[in-house]
Amino acid sequence: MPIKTSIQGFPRIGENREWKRLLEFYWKNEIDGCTFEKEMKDIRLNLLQKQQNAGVGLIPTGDFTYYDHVLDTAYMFNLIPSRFQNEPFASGRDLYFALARGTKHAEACEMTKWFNTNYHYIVPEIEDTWIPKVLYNKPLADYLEAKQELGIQGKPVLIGPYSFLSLAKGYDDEQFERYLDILISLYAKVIAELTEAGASYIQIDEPWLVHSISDKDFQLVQAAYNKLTNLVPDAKLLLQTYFESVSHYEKIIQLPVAGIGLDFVYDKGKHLSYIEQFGFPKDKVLALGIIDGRNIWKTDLDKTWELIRSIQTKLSDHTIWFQTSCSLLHVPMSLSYETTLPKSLKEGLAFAEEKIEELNLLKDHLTSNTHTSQQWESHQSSLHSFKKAYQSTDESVFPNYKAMRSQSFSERNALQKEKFQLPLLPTTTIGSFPQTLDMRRARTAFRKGEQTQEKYDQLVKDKIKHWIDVQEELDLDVFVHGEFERNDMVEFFGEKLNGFAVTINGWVQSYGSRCVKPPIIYSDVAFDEPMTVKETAYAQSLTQKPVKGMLTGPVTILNWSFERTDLPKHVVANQIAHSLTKEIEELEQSEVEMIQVDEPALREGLPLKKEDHTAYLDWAVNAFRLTTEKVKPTTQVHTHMCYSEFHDIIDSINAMDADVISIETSSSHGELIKIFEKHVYDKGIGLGVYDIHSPRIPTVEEMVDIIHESLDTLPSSLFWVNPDCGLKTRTEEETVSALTNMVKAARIARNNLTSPLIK
Ligand SMILES: CN1c2c(nc(N)[nH]c2=O)NC[C@@H]1CNc1ccc(C(=O)N[C@@H](CCC(=O)N[C@@H](CCC(=O)N[C@@H](CCC(=O)O)C(=O)O)C(=O)O)C(=O)O)cc1
Ligand SMILES: N[C@@H](CCS)C(=O)O
Ligand SMILES: [Zn+2]
Repeated sequence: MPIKTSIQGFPRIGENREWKRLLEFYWKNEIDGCTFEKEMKDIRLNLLQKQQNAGVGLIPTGDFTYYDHVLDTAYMFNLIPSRFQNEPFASGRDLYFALARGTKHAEACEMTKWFNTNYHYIVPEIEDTWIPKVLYNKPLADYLEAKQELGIQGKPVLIGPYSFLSLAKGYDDEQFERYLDILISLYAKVIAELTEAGASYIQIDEPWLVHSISDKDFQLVQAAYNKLTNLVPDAKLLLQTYFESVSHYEKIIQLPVAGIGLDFVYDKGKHLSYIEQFGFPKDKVLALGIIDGRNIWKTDLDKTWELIRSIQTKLSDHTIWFQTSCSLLHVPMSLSYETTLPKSLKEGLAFAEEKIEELNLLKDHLTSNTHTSQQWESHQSSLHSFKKAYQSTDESVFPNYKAMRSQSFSERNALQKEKFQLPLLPTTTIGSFPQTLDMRRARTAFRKGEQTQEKYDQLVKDKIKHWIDVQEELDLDVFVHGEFERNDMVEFFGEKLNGFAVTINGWVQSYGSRCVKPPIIYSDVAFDEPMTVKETAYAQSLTQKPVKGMLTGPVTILNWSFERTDLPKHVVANQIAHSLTKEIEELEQSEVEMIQVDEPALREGLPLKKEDHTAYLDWAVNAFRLTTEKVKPTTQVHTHMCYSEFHDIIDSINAMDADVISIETSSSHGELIKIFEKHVYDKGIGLGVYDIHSPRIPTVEEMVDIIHESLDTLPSSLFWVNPDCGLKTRTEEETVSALTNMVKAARIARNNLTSPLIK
């Protein structure tokens, strides 16, 4: 059987983010549903055609979405929370978007991290009233479209039942088995229709299987797949895993499926040793994930070839395919736009299109079987010159030691109370204010040389001044400058620090229509010149209220960049930490007295296997502490986290030793509060009182309730009132209305606490 190449998914945002623009036009009612559908179809077909032209052997279909593939699956199975059911929607499409974005009356569904990536999925909600049915077989429609329009015999991609249910919420552990059983029947229907329509291999993503899974839980997986394959005996299911090695390898390979996809890039060498130990059944396809699907480095083909040979030695008669380690959703589309990167750096990179070429090179090499092609040689030689140019490090320059602030929290807290004289339940925001079109356009013009530095700086100053006035008007207690000078909270620092490169068009989807351009860490990171002082000091000069200096922390900068793989993560995190320490010194010298070091990606970086948690948390927390340890005791250190499950890391959050943390909770509030019933958190804390992702304006009453609920568990003397994340995606009108209500809610709660009647 000839070798096949495949990928698990392709970037969906289009070559120039046309997907994003189309979505946003539609949401603003600037185009109608018909135009939207037509143009989305063009984008979808164009993406498929690209893969076809690039020579992908087995092209994924159905990975394309209007928002998120997990939401697609929830919608397909009629998992529509009841709060949306009484609202009139003009179309199913509008209902679908309402689940993700909320409406005036219904809160959006929760959004959270997709495993350890910076992609966010919409959390499916299972309610007791759920009527299980297949509303619309989207994988079938996508499969048929690719076949009919482009003659592509696609590989339909579905998120698998076990992972889908594990990613959902709204049920107890005891109900898991019952819901899994229900889901299996629904999946069987979808798969049966696909098979009937001629689908051959069907990719069933089960990334949850790379977590640490108990024997008992694994039995549920076995039962589910036995049942599924009994219901659809003719379907050729490819069980696809990624991001780590699988748990229970020896049992997974016995599941009744036609093929299994394993990640050989992020498995720490485990899959090869499992193959050596347990072999692999001859009657199944083994899809080797050998090209890194989530980082942007060129593959060392010689090294990968060695791995392939080692596998082949063990599995000489098997059907083996070459794949990326995961969907290419996490990398930008094409290097061809990157005209400003130094050639020597570009030589070390591969984006989605270039990764497909690498798969082709490996396939051709296997077929030619002996000598390496000219293309192979030139690929390797450019990779080696890249490595020679950039990758050497003297680790002693970035010492790693256990960092500790010189005074305890209670000592610092007493000093800071005295100094800042804040009211009970102080109000603040998380950092960014609306990044409006004029600001973004001005930055783009400035970058292209069409706008002078002077004019650009003036616009930033005008924005800061305006929003300082707004904050005075709102009567917030602690201000921010608004982050107008930043394109993004990570890319901005990537532009300023040594060791980073930024791209022109290296966009990847973060959530919904929102994209980011992760900077590339290609060499040692070092401080160059002050990055945030000018804007922060200017903002502080305009007000008597404290203005928080705003930095992104070392772990988040690392996790949201394309990172070096030639060094351990903690070494790079420490390099960033040492650079930020210098920035903090500069801020303190400019009399900035509160400094927020955001770490929203700290939880996201938590390894997927439990056995690796402690080592990660140790270095991640320490990198934060290295950043902040030299801060004066009177300078208040804030941090902020969002989009994550926090219950398993609350002790580490405490160990970061920040004076105040703001933590996102608004979309799953009750769940977070429960954590504090069990764990002591004894420092300043603000639980986000409203969800900034939704255009919906929160009412005063609902925020008062959230504050009261929080104060049942957390001490009022340490409690802060804030939104759950930055406000850059909101309009000015939405921001002012929501914050007006938030300040009112804080006042009511404050009065309730201090009123002698209530006492
Ligand atoms: C807090 N979050 C972040 C994450 N990761 C990050 N790296 N950064 C984050 O802030 N992960 C978790 C969450 C995810 N949240 C968000 C929220 C918002 C965005 C977002 O708004 N992204 C923007 C792009 C931001 C940006 O880089 N803008 C640039 C370029 C502006 C631009 O597009 N210019 C146009 C011209 C103007 C126009 O017509 O709009 C052009 O060049 O063509 C800038 O401001 O300079 C987005 O648009 O998606 C992301 C993650
Ligand atoms: N300071 C950042 C944090 C986002 S997680 C902001 O406000 O956008
Ligand atoms: Zn945030």
